[in-house]
Amino acid sequence: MCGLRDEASVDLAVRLGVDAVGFVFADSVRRISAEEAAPLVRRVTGHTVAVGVFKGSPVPEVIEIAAAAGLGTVQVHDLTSADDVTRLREAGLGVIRAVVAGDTSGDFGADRILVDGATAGAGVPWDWANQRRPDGEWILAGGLHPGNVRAAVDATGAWGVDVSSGVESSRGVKDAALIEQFVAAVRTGD
Ligand SMILES: O=C(O)c1ccccc1N[C@@H]1O[C@H](COP(=O)(O)O)[C@@H](O)[C@H]1O
Repeated sequence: MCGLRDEASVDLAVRLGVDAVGFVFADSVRRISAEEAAPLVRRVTGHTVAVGVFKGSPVPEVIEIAAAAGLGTVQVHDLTSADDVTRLREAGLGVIRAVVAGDTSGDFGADRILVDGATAGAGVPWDWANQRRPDGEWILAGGLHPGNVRAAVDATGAWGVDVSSGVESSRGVKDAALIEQFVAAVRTGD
């Protein structure tokens, strides 16, 4: 569940037991500062993991922001080498490598790979059924919403899913009912 910026949405996601909540530090309507994120990150408890989402930040900046916000895991959309992943790991961070659908360069040694559409956070689906997909446990993202997520998982066999736009009432504004519907849809058939 990505792009959270308010206490109520964080608390709801944690209560629902989602695996991860994402805080966006990339150029986005959902962007927050490390100072704004830190108190939200402290509300993330139990099984749920807080993830910092980055695009356009050099590795040292990712490490600095993650430390300032109190994050132990980062999702990075523009890692260019396995060396980048090594540097993040050496800083003690879990790493999710986000790639655009069709990219076959692999995970670079990251903990997980996330496959997204061409424009991250735009709410636009990619051709899940026909594009080449990674082997192993991977995360599907891009244009998911309560009405399509179950079919997308069934069509792709994705291990996990990530959503931002599809649980918003307007751009950047999370909607509690949509969050609940999304989680329920994912769990249908589990
Ligand atoms: O959510 C954003 O604004 C964002 C900005 C920059 C990089 C990643 C971002 N979010 C990630 O984008 C995908 C898909 O989002 P959507 O559901 O299609 O809106 C997801 O992995 C988010 O974590």
